[in-house]
Amino acid sequence: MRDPAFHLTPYPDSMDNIRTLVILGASGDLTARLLLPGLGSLLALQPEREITVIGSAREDFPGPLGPDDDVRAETWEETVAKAFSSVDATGPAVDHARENTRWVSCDVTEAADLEKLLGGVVGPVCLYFALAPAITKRACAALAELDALPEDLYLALEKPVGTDLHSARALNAQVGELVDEEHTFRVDHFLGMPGVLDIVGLRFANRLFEPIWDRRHIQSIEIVFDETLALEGRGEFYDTTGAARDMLQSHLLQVMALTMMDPPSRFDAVEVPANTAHILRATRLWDEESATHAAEHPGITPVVRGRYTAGTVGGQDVPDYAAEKDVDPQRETETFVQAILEVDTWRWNGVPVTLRSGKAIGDPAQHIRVTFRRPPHEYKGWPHPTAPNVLSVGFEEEHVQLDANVGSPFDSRGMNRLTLSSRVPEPGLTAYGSVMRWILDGDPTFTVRADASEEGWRIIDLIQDAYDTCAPLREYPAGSQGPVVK
Ligand SMILES: O=P(O)(O)OC[C@H]1O[C@@H](O)[C@H](O)[C@@H](O)[C@@H]1O
Repeated sequence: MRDPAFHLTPYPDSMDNIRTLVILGASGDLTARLLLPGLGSLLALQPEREITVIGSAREDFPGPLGPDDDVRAETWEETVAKAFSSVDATGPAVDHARENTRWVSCDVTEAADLEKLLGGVVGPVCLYFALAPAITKRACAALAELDALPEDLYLALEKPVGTDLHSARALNAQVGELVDEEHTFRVDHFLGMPGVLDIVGLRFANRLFEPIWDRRHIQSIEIVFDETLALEGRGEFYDTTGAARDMLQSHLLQVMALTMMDPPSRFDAVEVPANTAHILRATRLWDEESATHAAEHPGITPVVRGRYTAGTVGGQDVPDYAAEKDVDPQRETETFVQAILEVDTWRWNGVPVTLRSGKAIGDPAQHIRVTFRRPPHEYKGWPHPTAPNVLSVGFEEEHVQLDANVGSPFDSRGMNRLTLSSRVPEPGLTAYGSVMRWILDGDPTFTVRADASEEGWRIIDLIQDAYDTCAPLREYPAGSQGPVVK
């Protein structure tokens, strides 16, 4: 069981604690739906934290913020209050943040506007870019024009960092001109998901798993995040992105790296990112033509992609993807992708790792599943081969399950299957709450280092190259389990 006091530990008394959080693009959906509730969930657990939040977006922003700055300020204060109460956040830190928040209209692509925004802010300060990659790039260029940057400046970048390897490299170089890597957070909220953090606890706080966490004992790994959600009005973004870039590029590859990394010598922002980057560097597409692979794991199709057609999910009609708003059907954007990868190291060589994510899936699985090899010796006279042990951890549901064999091996019906299963208590922090905690502590241990974000794009390129050669777009009805592959 999780120690319930865990999340109540006071934040470290360090000079790195952020005093001012500036959210750029604060009128958008991400801020109201995820960032502010995440912040609220954190502040409710850390009553001593004092933080000033500045919301900022362009003056001509057409959204709900209203025509003049007074209206914008008022709407912003209401947005903050509503987001905090959506997670029942109360207490002195929540009150302090509400009372001290303010709104500054600013075009982040204009140096003069940024000067106005940042003048007089109290450091350490973090600029959170809740913006599309192209605007983030222009905002970084504008920041570089300023005579001086605030002292103790941190930058937090939402995914996607760039739109391909080339643009990610360019953006990382630009960010590197402004602040050190230790002052950069490439946010991936999947690293804050309770189930993902449970993998860290399971692996490194127990004697049981780590000695068998390698190719000699593990048969395969599956990291799956299917969703019932379809496009949800995000056609413009999604149609030029697709499932591989949206879900595998950072999220599932990062989770894979954390699940498979060598044990770090310290849990800090030097060791953890070094070990996860090591895994990503060694990752390649599964080679189904290798003789050893074909013998041990026959019939693997390394890449499968699909796109949903009209159907029903949870009783709701979902239109054909091609008929969704802001979508160009000729683009062949995939809403489902499955890629089998291999991490080519001594520890992992020959173990197939399945990453999968699909939209409009009827019965969605969301888990990290490790299937162990069978026992090394089959006994004569035992009527059935023993089933493998399986460890499964739910992403958001916080469900940890271990399947084992028990009972009499001589029973003609086969052995009994014992399922050790537990629901881990609610942690109190949302995934974005953990992200906020790391940012406000100035601790980038669980963010994506520049080289890791670039390796992610390299791997996506491998997957997308396979689209053209051996993974035709398959259709699947919304509400099904995705394309059927023979
Ligand atoms: O379940 P969560 O936390 O919303 O995460 C899943 C989402 O993660 C986002 O990063 C993707 O852009 C979405 O397409 C996806 O639905």
